[in-house]
Amino acid sequence: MEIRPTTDQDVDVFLDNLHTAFGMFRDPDNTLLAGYEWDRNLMAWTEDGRAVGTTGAYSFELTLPGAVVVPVAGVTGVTVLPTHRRQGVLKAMMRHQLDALRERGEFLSVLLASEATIYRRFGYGPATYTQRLTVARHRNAPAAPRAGAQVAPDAGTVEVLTRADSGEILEQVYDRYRRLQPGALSRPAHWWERGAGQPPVSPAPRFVAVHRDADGTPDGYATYTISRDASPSSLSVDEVIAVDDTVAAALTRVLLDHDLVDQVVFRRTSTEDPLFWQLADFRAAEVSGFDDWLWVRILDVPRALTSRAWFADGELVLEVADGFANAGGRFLLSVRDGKASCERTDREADLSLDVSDLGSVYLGGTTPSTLVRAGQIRAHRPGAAALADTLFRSDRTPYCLHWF
Ligand SMILES: CC(=O)SCCNC(=O)CCNC(=O)[C@H](O)C(C)(C)COP(=O)(O)OP(=O)(O)OC[C@H]1O[C@@H](n2cnc3c(N)ncnc32)[C@H](O)[C@@H]1OP(=O)(O)O
Repeated sequence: MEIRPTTDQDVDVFLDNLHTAFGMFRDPDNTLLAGYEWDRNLMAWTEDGRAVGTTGAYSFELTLPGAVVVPVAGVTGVTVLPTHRRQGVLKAMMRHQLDALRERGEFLSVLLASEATIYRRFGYGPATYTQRLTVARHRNAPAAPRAGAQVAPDAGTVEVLTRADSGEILEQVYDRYRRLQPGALSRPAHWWERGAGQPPVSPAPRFVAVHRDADGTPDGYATYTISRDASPSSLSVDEVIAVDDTVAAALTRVLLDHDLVDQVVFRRTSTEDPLFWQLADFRAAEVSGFDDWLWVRILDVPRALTSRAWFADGELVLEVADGFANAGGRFLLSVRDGKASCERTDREADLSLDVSDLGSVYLGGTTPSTLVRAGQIRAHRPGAAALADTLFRSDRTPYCLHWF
C-alpha cells in the first residue's frame, strides 16, 4: 500500500471514496467539503492502483487558555472503503499524516470523531464537550439579579435579519469571539466565501439575531430556525456567538422570548453555559445530548505546554507515553506567573499518563483528577492530582462548535 498526497487528478476519486465510505451520495450542490485544502489531503492506494483510503487536514487556528491563538491541523475526511477495512489502512494513513504534520512544524492536531473508539490509539483525546439545552417557553422567566448585576446592563440593540442579508457580520463577529474562547477554532475566509461546512457558515436559510453595541458595531449574533409543524413547536439555535457575556445574555433573552414556539432548543452549548443561572426556574433548562466535540493530539509536548497560559504556579513531572508517534518522555512542567517552561527531566514522575489523556486535560476541559479516579492517569504521590487540577485549569471552560 502507498500513501501519497492527493493531486488535481485525484479529486474525483477522493470524493467518490469519501462519499461511499460515509454512505452518502454525491450532490454537486453540497458545500460540506468546500473548505478542503487539497494540497493537505492524502490518499491510500493498493499495489494494483486502487484508491481505498482518504484523509485531509485544514489549517485552522485554535485558541488556548488565556486567549493564546496557535496554528493547528484540523484532521478531516478520514475514510477507508468498506471493502478494505480492518486491514491497517487507517493506521498507515494516520502514521503518514502525523509525520507530515510534524514536518510542517505543526505541534497540535485536532479532529471531530465519528466514533469515540477510533482515535485514542493514535494519541487523540476528547478535550471539549457540548450539550443540548431545551427551555420550555412558559418557564423562561429571567432570574432577578442578586447581589448586584454581574452581567452589565446592555446598551446595545438587537435586529433580526436572514442569513442571506447578513453580509459579513457573522464572519467578523465570529472572528472576534473565537480569539477569546479557549477551544474555539478559526473559520478561514475561504470557508465563508465558499459557504463550506454546516450552517451558519454554509448559507442554508437561517434567521440571524444580530446584536450591535451602542456605536452600531455588530458584536454578537445567534442563528436559528423555527419549526411550527412539529409538536412541540421549536426554535432551534445553531449558535450564540458574542464577544462578551452581556451580549450573549441579550441575544439569549431575545430567543427565549420568541412568540409562537413551545420550546427553545440550544443545540450545542458549552457545558458551563450560564443560562441556568439566568432563569428564575433553575430546572427550566433541560440538559440532554452530552457529547464530545474537539479531540486533541499533542505532537510536541514542550511546545504545547509552553504555548498556553497558566493561572497558578507549581511544578509537576509528567511521564507521557506515546506508543504511536514518539512524542512521549518525562517532562518537568514548571509554571511561574502565568508562563510555563517544560523540559526533559530525570526527576521522579508525579503523574504517568498517555498522550491522549494529556490532550484531554490540555485545554482545561477535563480535570486530571477525574482521569486518575477513572484509573487512566496514575498519580505517584498524594496531592499530585489536585495540583494538576489547579495547574491545568483554564480561564474559561473550553468550548468548540465549529464543524469540520
Ligand atoms: C476525523 C474524521 O474524519 S472522523 C470519520 C472517520 N470515518 C468514518 O467513520 C467512516 C466509516 N469508517 C471507515 O471509513 C473506517 O472504518 C475507519 C476509517 C474508521 C477505520 O479504517 P480501517 O482501515 O478499518 O482501520 P484500521 O484497519 O487501520 O484499524 C486500526 C485500528 O483501529 C481499530 N478500528 C478501526 N475502526 C474502528 C472503529 N470504527 N471502531 C473501533 N475500532 C476501530 C481497528 O480495530 C484497529 O485496532 P488495532 O490497532 O487494535 O488493531
